[in-house]
Amino acid sequence: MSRYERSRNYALVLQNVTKYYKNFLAVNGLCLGVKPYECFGLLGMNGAGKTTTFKMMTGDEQISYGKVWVNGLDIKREQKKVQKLIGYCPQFDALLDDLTIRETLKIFALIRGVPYKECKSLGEHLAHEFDFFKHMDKKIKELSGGNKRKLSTAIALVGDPPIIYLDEPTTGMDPATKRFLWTALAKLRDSGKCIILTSHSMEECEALCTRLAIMVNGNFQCLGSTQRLKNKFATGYTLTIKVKKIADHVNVDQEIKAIDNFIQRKFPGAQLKEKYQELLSYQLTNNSIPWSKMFGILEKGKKNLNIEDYSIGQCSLEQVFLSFTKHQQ
Ligand SMILES: Nc1ncnc2c1ncn2[C@@H]1O[C@H](COP(=O)(O)OP(=O)(O)OP(=O)(O)O)[C@@H](O)[C@H]1O
Repeated sequence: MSRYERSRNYALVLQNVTKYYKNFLAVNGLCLGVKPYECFGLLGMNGAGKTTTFKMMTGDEQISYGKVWVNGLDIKREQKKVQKLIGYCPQFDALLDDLTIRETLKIFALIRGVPYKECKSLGEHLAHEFDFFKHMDKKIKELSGGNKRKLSTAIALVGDPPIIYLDEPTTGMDPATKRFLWTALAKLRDSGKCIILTSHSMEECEALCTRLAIMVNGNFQCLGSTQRLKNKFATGYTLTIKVKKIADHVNVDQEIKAIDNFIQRKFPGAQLKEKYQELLSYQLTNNSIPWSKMFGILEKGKKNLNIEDYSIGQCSLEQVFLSFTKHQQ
């Protein structure tokens, strides 16, 4: 691919990016292209190599082999120019405890070359966008963990960079704040920014990512849209059965056994994944049975057995993730 094409089509290109810490291979030959209007998710268990990959994409960590281009610029050769194009929210908040939010935003704005007279309005704009305006004059040490993450995410946007790296931005946020941040990030993505995100939340990746990759031991195990990964790797369906409350004198285990026998007979290959109190969760591996037939079978089961209720759904991204990451060392 020519430099012209790289810069024209892709905001970020990784070519065979590899990292050794002494003899330890932390990241192994990653290849990736991400365009504007995309939010790309990097998923993986602890130690998979996500932060190391981020650090190589910012130029903070030397790349052992391979290349990274940002808007067509080689990160090794033109690091200063590249860093101007990137906004970075690190995994751990890099904030100074005794400064207020207002002062923090102003300092970052000045560092990023925002004209002095525009710093105040930019800070206030970001504080409104990320919903921490009422804390503007509080010191960092007085903020909750969630508000610090919101501030760190806002700092990544100072100077309007076209490429934004977010390393676990919603860690420590309550569900409502998380959703607020997702809405703000989706708006950014749709305004043309290229966002690269790491997260341990499948829900977050489903909400935000146009594509994602699952990383195991420094390698990409799979890459694609959430729907594509689910279609390709999440075989079959999940079936959850709620067993009816049974009178004390009846043997519950026998009733559950009868339900299990019925499921095994009707859905050969069904795997009982979880048994928790009155809930049974199965993975149905045969995805050639039509939905109508599955519902027909289960309605019959409901009439004849102690089934209170049931639900069938497509396998989740979490199951895809777990199936890949079980080999992480
Ligand atoms: N400076 C370093 N020196 C030696 N080994 C390192 C260094 N930094 C990271 N590693 C190792 O490289 C591997 C990848 O670490 P990395 O922090 O990139 O993982 P991660 O996917 O970001 O994990 P987490 O989800 O916990 O943040 C780990 O085995 C880690 O111990």
